[in-house]
Amino acid sequence: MAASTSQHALSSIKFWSTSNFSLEKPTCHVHSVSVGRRCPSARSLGLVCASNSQSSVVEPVQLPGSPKSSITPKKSSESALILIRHGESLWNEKNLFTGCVNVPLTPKGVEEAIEAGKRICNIPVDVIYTSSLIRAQMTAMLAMMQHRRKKVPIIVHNESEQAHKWSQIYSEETKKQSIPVITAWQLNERMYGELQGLNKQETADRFGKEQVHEWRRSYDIPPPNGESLEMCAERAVAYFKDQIIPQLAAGKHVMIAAHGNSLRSIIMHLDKLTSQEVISLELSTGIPMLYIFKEGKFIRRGSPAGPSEAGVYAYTKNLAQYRQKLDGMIQ
Ligand SMILES: O=C(O)[C@@H](CO)OP(=O)(O)O
Repeated sequence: MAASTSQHALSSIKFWSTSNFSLEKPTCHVHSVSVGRRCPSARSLGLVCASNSQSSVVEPVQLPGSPKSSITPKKSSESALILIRHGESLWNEKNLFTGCVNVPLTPKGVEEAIEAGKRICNIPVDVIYTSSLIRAQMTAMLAMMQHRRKKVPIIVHNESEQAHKWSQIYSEETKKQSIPVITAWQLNERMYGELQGLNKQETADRFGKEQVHEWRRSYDIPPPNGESLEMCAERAVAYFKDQIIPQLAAGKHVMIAAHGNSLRSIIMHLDKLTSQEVISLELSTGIPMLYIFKEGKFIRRGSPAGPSEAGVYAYTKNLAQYRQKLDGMIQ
């Protein structure tokens, strides 16, 4: 599989605009993820109120990796990290193993993405990461169409020098009204090898339920000629650490639209799940999950259930202020 966006190319991308917020004390909120033995308590999923500085637009910064990177970790900043598994795809609907096959969303998947966007429409987003697969990209775009800030998500094309040059934006004001969307094959779904395109039920009938469950949910047993979750985690988590954490550390609010297994491996890393615990982690399509990144740690904040849900805006004072600002802009 070829990398659609090299890390070298990414290092030259410039970003614009951000906002910060903070958190203090927990209240309650429910998470959308189900994980077997290690289901977090309502307390640990608590939402928070806080006091801190206003959202602000900042000068463009460079992505990490660049020798002249201007990303400097902000000691006291808190950033939002939204994870969304793509909406239902045409092969989810047909119950086919999909992996890295590039199939689009169904109308239901489109609806799920729109619904996900409504849930996060008041949460700041400065940069979006998606896999190189259309179902994740559609989900990111459709979700952002619902955002009240109305910035334009723009896919960054750095696959060649010409693509980079031909997609330049020459207005600082237009850049400010844009959100870069970075596509990375490392966030792709786990490559399902020779199961890709097979019907899940028929495969279970043929090879046995246990065997298929082992291929689908064990940590380190790959399907025939495919990737195990461990192999998928190796590239997805490495990308997350190298490319995404520096953005969060710089105070950027990040959304990742990706896949069941690439997100399971990232959640495994964020929530420090063991390889035993991750096998019972299941993610629903089109459900956004929020984490707060603070002082180098990730705090799980569950899934915003709706845009006007009071608890969502109690995550942090700055988040509430961001929403107020949006209210003011929209009136
Ligand atoms: O087919 C796939 O690519 C994945 C996600 O839909 O399936 P599974 O549920 O087995 O991880």
